Amino acid sequence: MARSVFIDGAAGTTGLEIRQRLADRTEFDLLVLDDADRKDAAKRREALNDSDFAILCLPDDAAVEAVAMIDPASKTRVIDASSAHRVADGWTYGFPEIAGREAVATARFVSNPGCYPTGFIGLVAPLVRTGLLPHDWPFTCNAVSGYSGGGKALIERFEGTGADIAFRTYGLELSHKHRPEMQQHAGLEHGVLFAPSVVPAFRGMVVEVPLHLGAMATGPHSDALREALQSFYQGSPVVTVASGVAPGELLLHRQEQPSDTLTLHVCGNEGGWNVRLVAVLDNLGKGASGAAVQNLNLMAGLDETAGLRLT
Ligand SMILES: NC(=O)C1=CN([C@@H]2O[C@H](COP(=O)(O)OP(=O)(O)OC[C@H]3O[C@@H](n4cnc5c(N)ncnc54)[C@H](OP(=O)(O)O)[C@@H]3O)[C@@H](O)[C@H]2O)C=CC1
Ligand SMILES: CC(=O)N[C@@H](CCC(=O)OP(=O)(O)O)C(=O)O
Repeated sequence: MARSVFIDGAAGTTGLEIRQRLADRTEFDLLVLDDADRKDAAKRREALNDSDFAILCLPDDAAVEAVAMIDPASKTRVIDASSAHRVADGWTYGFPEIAGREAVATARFVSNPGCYPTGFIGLVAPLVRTGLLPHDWPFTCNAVSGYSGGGKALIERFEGTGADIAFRTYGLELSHKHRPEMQQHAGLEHGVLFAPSVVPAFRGMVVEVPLHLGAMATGPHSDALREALQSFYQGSPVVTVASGVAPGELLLHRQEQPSDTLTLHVCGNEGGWNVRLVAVLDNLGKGASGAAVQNLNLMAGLDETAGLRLT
């Protein structure tokens, strides 16, 4: 029998992409509220409690409100795309490759990772776990995102009348909301120095961690990092670790095709002492909607790749 899935926030950027990925899926009955009802608290409460799965594609405060509407005795299992519950007790971090597929499959409350943290944690967590990178290293993360990462409001700033932004760096107060999950789920002692930015491309992102390996007591070579990542993600249908041949360049195009993949590069210098760890992903794919569908598949006991865009 098909399981019911309510998307709360289905008219937003992430919600629309989840709808597209689930549109042809016979395993699920999709429930969305029409425009007149989508912010009606009573209608939302009813849908939230009547569904097998609720996927929250809302701002943080509305996501917290939605969770409070769910009767603890109801059967509803939740996937929250917002940043409200990513380091909260009682929530499983919805990054199956890192948190474990079984943990996600059996959880009632799953919090989707942020888009930037997906790149950062995907690169760093396995290397800290193996001890190749020290957990108490002062990590830096530089990142560039497409503007859909900021939802409808940022899309309007980049596409609306008179839009002329060529580059936007932000997070200059050094307290971006992604820092807690980056630190916790990568297993780090210290907060990450995080420098995010946005370019006039709709979707896609490049997340980079530069490292002076030669300055570390562990002294790993860049090849060792690549081999460790290749071994960690071996067999993953979603995450690919590129070979040691450095790409001449990595590009973001203004209009990329949607993708639910995560590609990791380890680019080292001649001696292997300097390295740029680079993650390439779609903020709306593995960074949001693709991750939500992957988690939904696991929670429903299905093939984790069903409905994903992996080409
Ligand atoms: N965009 C991305 O790349 C990523 C987004 N996320 C997270 O996913 C969540 C959704 O983001 P995104 O889709 O980009 O944001 P959008 O602003 O594009 O969409 C949010 C949607 O939520 C609706 N909404 C707001 N308040 C309520 C409410 N009280 N009840 C019902 N609906 C409400 C909005 O309505 P209205 O249309 O009227 O404004 C809008 O349709 C956010 O928490 C975001 O941080 C996570 C990873 C990546
Ligand atoms: C470009 C841009 O604005 N990006 C968003 C993050 C997008 C994302 O991962 O969403 P969450 O807010 O749910 O974490 C930002 O920096 O706030």
